[in-house]
Amino acid sequence: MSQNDAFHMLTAGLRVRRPASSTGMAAQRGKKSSMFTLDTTTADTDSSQEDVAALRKRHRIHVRGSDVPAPVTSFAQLGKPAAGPAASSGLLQALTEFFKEPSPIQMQAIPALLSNRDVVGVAPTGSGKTLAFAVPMMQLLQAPKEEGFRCCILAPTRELAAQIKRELDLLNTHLHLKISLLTKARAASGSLTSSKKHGWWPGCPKMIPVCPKVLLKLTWCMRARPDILVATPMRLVHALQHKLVDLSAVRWLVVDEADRLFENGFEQQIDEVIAACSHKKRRIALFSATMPERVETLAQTVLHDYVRIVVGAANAANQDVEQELKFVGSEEGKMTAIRQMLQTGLQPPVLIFVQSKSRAQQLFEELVYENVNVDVIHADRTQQQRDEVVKRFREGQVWVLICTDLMGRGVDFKAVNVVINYDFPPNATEYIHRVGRTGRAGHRGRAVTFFTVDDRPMLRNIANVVKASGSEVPEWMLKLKKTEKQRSRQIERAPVSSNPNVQAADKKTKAKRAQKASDAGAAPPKKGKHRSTTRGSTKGASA
Ligand SMILES: Nc1ncnc2c1ncn2[C@@H]1O[C@H](COP(=O)(O)OP(=O)(O)OP(=O)(O)O)[C@@H](O)[C@H]1O
Repeated sequence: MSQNDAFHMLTAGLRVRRPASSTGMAAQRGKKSSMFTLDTTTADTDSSQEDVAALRKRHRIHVRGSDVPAPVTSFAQLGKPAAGPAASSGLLQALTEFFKEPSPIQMQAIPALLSNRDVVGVAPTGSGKTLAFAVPMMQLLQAPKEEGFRCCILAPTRELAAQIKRELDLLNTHLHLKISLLTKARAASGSLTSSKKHGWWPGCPKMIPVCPKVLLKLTWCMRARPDILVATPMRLVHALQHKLVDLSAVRWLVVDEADRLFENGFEQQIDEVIAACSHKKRRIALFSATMPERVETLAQTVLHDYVRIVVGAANAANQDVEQELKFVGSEEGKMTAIRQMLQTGLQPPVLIFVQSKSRAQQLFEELVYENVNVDVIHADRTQQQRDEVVKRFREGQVWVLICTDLMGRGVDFKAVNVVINYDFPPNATEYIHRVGRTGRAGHRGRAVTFFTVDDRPMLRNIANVVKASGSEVPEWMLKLKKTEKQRSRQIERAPVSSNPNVQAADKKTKAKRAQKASDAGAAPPKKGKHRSTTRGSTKGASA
């Protein structure tokens, strides 16, 4: 199956095809149309409600809300702003260069956002939600303006924020909007007040020293007036509290992984950001692959007359991921199972999820000892280390990446072949996001989830998700007793008890080796023991 065909399946029936030469582009230049409207000269204007309904049905698009605009079936249908064709044609040029045709979430979310509506968009992992908000945002912004941030995009982790910025940069090739990524170095209150530290300000043309005089300098830099801000809530709130950022011009606030950001300790920060986006024409868009009812109910308090879009089944795992639940007996059994998988050949890149930072570090030490080409990422690693690890994994220099749920959401490593849940996911939502790191944009993927007797209370939940997405699970798992909500919450928070099979005597040696490997960019000594994931033994490892 070609990649395009697979993406077609993933995106619920959309046929991806190359645009017919330059037809759209050339034809659109010079045409006039009203500002921020869709050019619906094809199916949409003429089509009846039934045609629109049939189109949505074909692509498994479910909508709720008043006056929901019809889906677009091609990027060429994007409108041309009255102010001039430059922005629109520039965006189209970038789109058709890189993406060809919209996925179902893009088909429906783009016109909804372009008609200035609040939107809740729920679609499977890897189905192109970033573009679903990035395209209309850039279309609406048209060209750089000296007004300050007009669009603000929030993401839960720095890695995801950086990835969104990269995707925006791709679309921005011909638009020249000013896009800023707010990072720790730029916004942490500590670095802003300490004379010892240095930092960057987004949009600032040169490095500026961050010292007590920084406010003045930042004010000067703010004159660069970027159009789009991409940030994590924590950094942004710091910057807001230090009055380094002004969000009063923000018309569009996008919250990616919205369900994550509307709970788990982020609520207050989100509230502060929303309050700071005080423009009376402010619109809000929330996107995620999962949207539990309680979160949507909470989110409704900040939404106005919103359009709700769900592609496929809500809160479901990606059907392009072949999923397996593997009984490993006990904690010790996990290490044995990993060894077996390594010996029988695991095609890299592989992502391994564990429950905590300490577990990640311990497993890293174990696998370095096993001579696996492995690295680890978690919140205790420095920003620089995290960037470096992500870069090396993307480039295929690291074949196995151990991570915590830090990497569970949104991060797009295109060719991840296998996701291993070494530790059982805390709940079905995190399971869906974790396994969604594979099987993206038309690629097939595989996910193996280890479970022990201790994981039994949560097994039924996850087994249901696996079954609903088309993979097989034994009947007995589905018949397990339902775990009470309160008990589930307790289990979610409980740490996994023992270390990943680290023998006390070996501990020191393993830690030493791991440190060495880490210092050397995670390159363990060559032993060539395993077929696929050990350094020097797999040909043509891709990433
Ligand atoms: N229309 C398209 N055609 C082909 N590829 C696309 C299209 N839209 C997006 N992609 C690619 O699909 C991949 C997944 O997109 P994206 O990261 O936006 O997924 P997502 O739905 O946000 O996933 P998650 O829920 O995991 O965050 C990216 O590599 C992106 O470049």
